[in-house]
Amino acid sequence: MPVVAAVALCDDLDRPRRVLAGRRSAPPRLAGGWEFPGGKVEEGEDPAHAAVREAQEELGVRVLLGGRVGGEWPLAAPWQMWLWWAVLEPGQDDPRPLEDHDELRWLGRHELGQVAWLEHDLPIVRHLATLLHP
Ligand SMILES: Nc1nc2c([nH]c(=O)n2[C@H]2C[C@H](O)[C@@H](COP(=O)(O)OP(=O)(O)OP(=O)(O)O)O2)c(=O)[nH]1
Repeated sequence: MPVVAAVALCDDLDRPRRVLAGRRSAPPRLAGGWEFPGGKVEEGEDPAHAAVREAQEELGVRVLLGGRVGGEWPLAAPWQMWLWWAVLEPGQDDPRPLEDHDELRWLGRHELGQVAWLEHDLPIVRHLATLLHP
């Protein structure tokens, strides 16, 4: 199964209160939809490595991964998404929308519903809402 690897970048792995969402700027059919920064795992690439690489490319930051958020989340067939909790490495500047996004937002549990998530992300977002601390 082809995998999209992405990060639920948060403020604190032990007690996450906010996660970072990005608004896609491309392609046109996805533009305007909010998602977790990430992208396709390349041939032979370790998915966790792909998540870190995509965060660097898209947000300009180095991240440290925590555990997985759930299991294999179905996207448009045949894709599935693997999502990792992540935090910024110490000393990193704020993430910037360098690639694929035109806006980034930190969202708390009560703010998750304020953005228009990509359709396949909705079950993930509902799950995350139960995991974020007030
Ligand atoms: N990164 C990411 N992709 C998602 C999410 N939800 C969702 O349906 N997708 C879909 C959108 C895209 O069709 C696909 C990921 O492709 P992508 O465009 O981000 O990955 P990429 O940069 O490696 O792809 P490409 O330009 O090389 O084709 O998964 C999500 O939360 N994060």
